[in-house]
Amino acid sequence: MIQSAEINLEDFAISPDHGFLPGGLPLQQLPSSYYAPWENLAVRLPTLIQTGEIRSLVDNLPILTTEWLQTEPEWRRAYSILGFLTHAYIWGGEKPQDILPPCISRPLLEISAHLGLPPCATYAALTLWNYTTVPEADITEPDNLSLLTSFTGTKDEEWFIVISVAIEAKGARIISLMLDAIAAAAANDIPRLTALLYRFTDILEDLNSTLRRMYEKNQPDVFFHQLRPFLAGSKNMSAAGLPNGVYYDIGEGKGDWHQYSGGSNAQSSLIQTFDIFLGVNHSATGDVKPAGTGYIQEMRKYMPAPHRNFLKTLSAISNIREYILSSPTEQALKESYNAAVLSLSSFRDTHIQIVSRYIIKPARNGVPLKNEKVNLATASTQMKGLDDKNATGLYGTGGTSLIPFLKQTRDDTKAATC
Ligand code: HEM
Ligand SMILES: N[C@@H](CC(=O)c1ccccc1NC=O)C(=O)O
Repeated sequence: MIQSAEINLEDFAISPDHGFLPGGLPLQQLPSSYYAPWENLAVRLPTLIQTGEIRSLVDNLPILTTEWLQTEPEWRRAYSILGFLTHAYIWGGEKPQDILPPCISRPLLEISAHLGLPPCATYAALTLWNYTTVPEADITEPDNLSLLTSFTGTKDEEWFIVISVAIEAKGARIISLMLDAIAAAAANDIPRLTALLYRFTDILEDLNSTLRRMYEKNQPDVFFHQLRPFLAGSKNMSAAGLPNGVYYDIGEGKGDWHQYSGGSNAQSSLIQTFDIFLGVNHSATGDVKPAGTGYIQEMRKYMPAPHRNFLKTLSAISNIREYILSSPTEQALKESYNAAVLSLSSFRDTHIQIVSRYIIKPARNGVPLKNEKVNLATASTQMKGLDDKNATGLYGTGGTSLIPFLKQTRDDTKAATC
C-alpha cells in the first residue's frame, strides 16, 4: 500500500509552486532554427486564419523530424504549436478539412507519443504550456498573464485561457494539502484533518472567485463565434462535416483515421483531483459514451502521462470519505467535509452559469425559449429546431450533451455530502 508521505510530486511532473503547470514558465520558442518554419506560422496564426492563407502555408511546410527536440520544455512547446496548427488547419476554412498532411501528422504523432497525449489541441497544448508573464510576477493573477499562441489574437481568447492558468496556479498548494489530509486520516489525527478540510474549502472558494472573473474580459459572442469553433475535436463531428474524424496522412500511402474530443477543462488534472480526494463518484457518462466508461475518466487520456499517473495513485490512496463515513460520531469533522464538498458543488454552479452565458445564449441567437425559468433544463430539447451550426453549439467540445452532463456532475458532487 502506497503512503501519501512517500509521494514525491516531482515524479509526477507536478511543481511544488505551480502544480500541474510547468515548474518554470513554458518555453516561448523552440531554440533550434530548424523549427523556424513552425514558429513562423504560430506567431502569425490569427492573421493567417483571417486571410485564409493558413491551409496553403501548412501544406507548404517541410516535413521536419523530432530529432532536434532535446529537453522536455522543447517537446511541450512543439506539441503546443502543432496542436494549434492542427486545429487551425482542420477548422480554418469554409468547410472543415479532414486530411491532415504529413508535415503535421508525422512529427505530431511522435511528439504526442513522447508526452503520452493524443495528437490534437488538448488542454495541455492550449493552456498549461501556452502562457507567459514578466519575471517575478504573481501567476495567480490573470491580469499578469499572456498567451504564447492564439487562434484569434483577441483579448477574449487570452482571458478565457489565462483564467484557467490562474486557477491552476492558485490550486498548486492544494495538492500537498490533499496529501497531508490523507496522511492525517491514516494517522487518526481528527483535529488536523478537520483543519485541512477547512483550508481546502477556503482555497476552492478562492478558485471559484477567479472563475467568476471570466466575464471581465471574455465576451460571450466572441468566445462562441470566433474562438470556440477552433477548440472543437474530430469525434462526434458528423454534423459539422467530419463524419469519419480526421485522416492523419503520414505519407507513402500510409495513414489512419482518428477521432478525438476537443480541448476542454475536463482535461484539467487539478479539478479531477478534487473529486478523487473527496470521494465524489461521477455516475455521468455523457450521452455519447458506452455505458461504464465515464467521460471524466476518458478525459484522463487527454492529460500528460505523469499527471494521469498521479490521478491513479491519488485514487489508490484516497481515504477521506471512507474515514468520515466510519467516524459517525465526529460531528465537527463531518461538517468540515461537507463544507468542502459544497464548495466544489458551488464551483460547478458558477461553471453552469458560465456555460449558460457563453454557449446556450449565443447558440439561441435570440430564439426565445418557451419557459425562461427552466431554460437550462430545457434548452437542449427546444433548440433541436435550430440549424445544424447552432445545434452543434449545444454539445461540449468533448461531444457531451452539455447541460444534462454538467448538471449531473454538479448533482453527483452535492450527493457526496453525508
Ligand atoms: C467560457 C468559459 C467556459 C465554457 C463555455 C465552458 C464550457 C464547458 C462545457 C460545455 C463542458 C462540457 C464538457 C466538455 O466539453 O468537456 C465543460 C466541462 C468542464 N469545464 Fe468548462 N467551460 C468554461 C471554462 C471553464 C473553466 C475556466 C474551468 C475551470 C477552471 C472549467 C471547468 C470544467 C470542468 C472541470 C469540466 C468537466 C465537467 C465537470 O467536472 O463538472 N470550465 N466546460
Ligand atoms: N468545454 C469548453 C471548452 C473549454 O472549457 C476549454 C477548451 C480548451 C481549453 C480550455 C478550456 N477551458 C477553459 O479555459 C467548450 O465546450 O467550449
